Amino acid sequence: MKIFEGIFDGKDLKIAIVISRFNSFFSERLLEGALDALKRHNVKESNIDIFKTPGSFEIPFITKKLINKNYDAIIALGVVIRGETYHFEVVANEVSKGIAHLNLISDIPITFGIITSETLEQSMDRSGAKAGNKGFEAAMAALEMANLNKQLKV
Ligand SMILES: Nc1c(NC[C@H](O)[C@H](O)[C@H](O)CO)[nH]c(=O)[nH]c1=O
Ligand SMILES: CC(=O)[C@@H](O)COP(=O)(O)O
Repeated sequence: MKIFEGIFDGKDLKIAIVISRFNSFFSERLLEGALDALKRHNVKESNIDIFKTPGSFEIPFITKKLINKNYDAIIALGVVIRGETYHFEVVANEVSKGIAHLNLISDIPITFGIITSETLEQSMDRSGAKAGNKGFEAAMAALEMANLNKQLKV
């Protein structure tokens, strides 16, 4: 029996982060979490590129442009918070669908660090206050998936 698993060493990895400025009070916390995870696992600062979009809706477009640019993984970060209208569903669903679709056609993994929350408090909790940091989690998943993906390439 052989088990394939990705390790969490980022020494030789090149990583792109695509992050939305909307709700930046929270999304910047996700970025801090992601950078913390990457740096703690030996990703060189010079091997991290950060791309900022206006909102989460625009994340798939920029991500699409990056999938053939020599990155080992892409991390998508954003914060969608329910307002008064159906807009929340549209933005949350489209960014999720967009990233899921790109994952299936891409040769590198794209991880999902998008908070989709009902309230400000839920976003606060998930960007480092109480219930972890989705940016940190998405960065850890990117390290694991990038290394697992490399095993499949040999
Ligand atoms: N309401 C949120 C948005 N809305 C903006 C859209 O993502 C988009 O930028 C706009 O419709 C222009 O195309 N974005 C978030 O990331 N989070 C939200 O809660
Ligand atoms: C998810 C969003 O776009 C949100 O800010 C929209 O708020 P609203 O539905 O009140 O326009």
